[in-house]
Amino acid sequence: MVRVTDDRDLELDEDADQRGIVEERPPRLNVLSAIRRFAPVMHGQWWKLVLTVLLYFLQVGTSVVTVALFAHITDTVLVTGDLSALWVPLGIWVAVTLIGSALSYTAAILGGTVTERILLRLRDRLYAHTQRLAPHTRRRFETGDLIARHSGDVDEIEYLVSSGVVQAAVAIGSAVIYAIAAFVTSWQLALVAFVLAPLLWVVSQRFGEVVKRAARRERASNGRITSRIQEGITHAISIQADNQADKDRRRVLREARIWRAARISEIRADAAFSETVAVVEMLCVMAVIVVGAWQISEGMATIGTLIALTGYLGYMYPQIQELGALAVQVTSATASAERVAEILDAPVGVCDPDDAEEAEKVALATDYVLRDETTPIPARDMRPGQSAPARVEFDDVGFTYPDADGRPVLDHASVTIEPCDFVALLGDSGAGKSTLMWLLLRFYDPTSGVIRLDGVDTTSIPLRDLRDRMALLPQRLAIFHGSVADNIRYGSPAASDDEVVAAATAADATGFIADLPEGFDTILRDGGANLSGGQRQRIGLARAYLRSTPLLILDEPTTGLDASTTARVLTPLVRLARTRTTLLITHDPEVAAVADYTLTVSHGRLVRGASSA
Ligand SMILES: Nc1ncnc2c1ncn2[C@@H]1O[C@H](COP(=O)(O)OP(=O)(O)OP(=O)(O)O)[C@@H](O)[C@H]1O
Repeated sequence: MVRVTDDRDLELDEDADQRGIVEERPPRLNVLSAIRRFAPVMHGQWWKLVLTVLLYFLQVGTSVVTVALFAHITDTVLVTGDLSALWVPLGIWVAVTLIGSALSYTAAILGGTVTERILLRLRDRLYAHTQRLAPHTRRRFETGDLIARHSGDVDEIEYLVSSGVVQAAVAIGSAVIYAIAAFVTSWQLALVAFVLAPLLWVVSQRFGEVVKRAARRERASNGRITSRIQEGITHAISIQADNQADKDRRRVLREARIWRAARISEIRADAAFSETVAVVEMLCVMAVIVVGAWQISEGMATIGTLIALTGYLGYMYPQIQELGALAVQVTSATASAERVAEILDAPVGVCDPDDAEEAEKVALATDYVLRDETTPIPARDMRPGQSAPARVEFDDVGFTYPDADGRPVLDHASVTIEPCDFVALLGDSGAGKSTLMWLLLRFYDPTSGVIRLDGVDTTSIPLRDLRDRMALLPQRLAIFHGSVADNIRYGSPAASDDEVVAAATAADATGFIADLPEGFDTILRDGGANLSGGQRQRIGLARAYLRSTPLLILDEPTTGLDASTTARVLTPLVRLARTRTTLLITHDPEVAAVADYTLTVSHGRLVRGASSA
């Protein structure tokens, strides 16, 4: 029997993935440059972080007092047996402990709130930036990997920009305070304790590098696992139909193994680090006890002094240990920072001019078009408040994709589409039809020439205004989690229920909506998986009808539909096209026949065809 799953394919995939790993080179950052890189999201929060650190310092001060009180009680009460000397220091002890708890509680709340605020900002900025990435830049990242960067990696950055900074400052400050207290108590014993302390720092540096390398591998692998799973879940049916379930599973498993290996390196480094620290710490305490015992026997120190000193060391070592662990954690968080920074550094697509005044001027300049009185549409066909159909001009337009090899997709393309024209856009596969659509929607600007909407260069129209005047019905309509009504009013959130029903009627969608369990209130889940292609497109038409934009762009709206479903989509579509300028991308001559005339994209030019009868 021939085995269908073939390992050669898997090897090819592995090669491709290995290439992916090599290509995936986020900017390398060290801890300081990573903190600097993310400093803008901490704007206005620094003073709160400083206040948090100060509150923790005060709390450390209270524990110094409690240790000193215990030493005092040891020498004045425990050694002498004089109970009367106990009550005053005991009372102070209780009060100081309560103050310390209150300080620590306030610092934790303040620090936590600041951290969450910073993370919220970072999430928001990252998402906004991701959504604005230029389409070709966006394709550099796999969807699952992007999701992983938005979730796990952002969480990790918390260590860098907030909690890590606070904890490090607190650990350093506390260690210094306890060290001073130890020196004041007995400088000779303190010196003994500190001889070995620098070792801790060296150890943490050494392990930090190991952990950072493992964390980089772990984060990248986590992104790839998410991508593989997302791909697998999305295409589960094809995978099973093509008998590729084993291969698919192994692809995920292979990534999971890489992830596991990276995690085990991290766990090993972590465990080795804390054990090494524990040993160094114990050596320090032993040295203090030996020298302290000798000093007591020589009458050079009291038992209280030794107790106070071990108390301070008992507080100080965990701080140094914390500092080391934090160095490791923060170092590993920089691996996440690198991945998030890679997105933030990626160029966004077309943006509005920063100059608000300029935008205002442009907005005013384009205003007149909306009141164009030359509209050829009978008033009865217009929806109340509907804008006049648009005039679209391509004037000697040339365009080359930024990541292409210099070959232009459009070259000296010129055409004028008059208001209310219904145009079918034809052309071979790869001719540039979708590119034309991206240019109109300004996901890119032309490399040369001008595109005008109602006589105004689209590059000078604020993006929001421009896209407000166009509706796009893509090949596969984006259905969002929500009711049918919510989905119809997606582009026009203020539309009333009556308007939604009217739009559905115009799109010939009321029939199947009435058959849904809760009609317009039926919740569409999972991208509307339970809708047929035709139903989905009619929801799209209803959405477009409601938006009443001067320009309607339809990207192969009947792809994959049978003849009768195509007819059910085309009828409302033609009705919709009567009231606005419409550009219909299609490969199907029968669909193209419903348009007024055709435009063919050929060798970068636009060639106008004959009008339909
Ligand atoms: N982001 C991109 N970077 C580089 N080249 C691209 C990019 N997107 C599209 N292209 C290329 O531009 C050309 C035009 O693509 P476009 O998608 O506009 O064609 P199309 O006419 O819509 O094709 P189809 O009918 O198959 O959808 C093709 O050669 C395509 O490979």
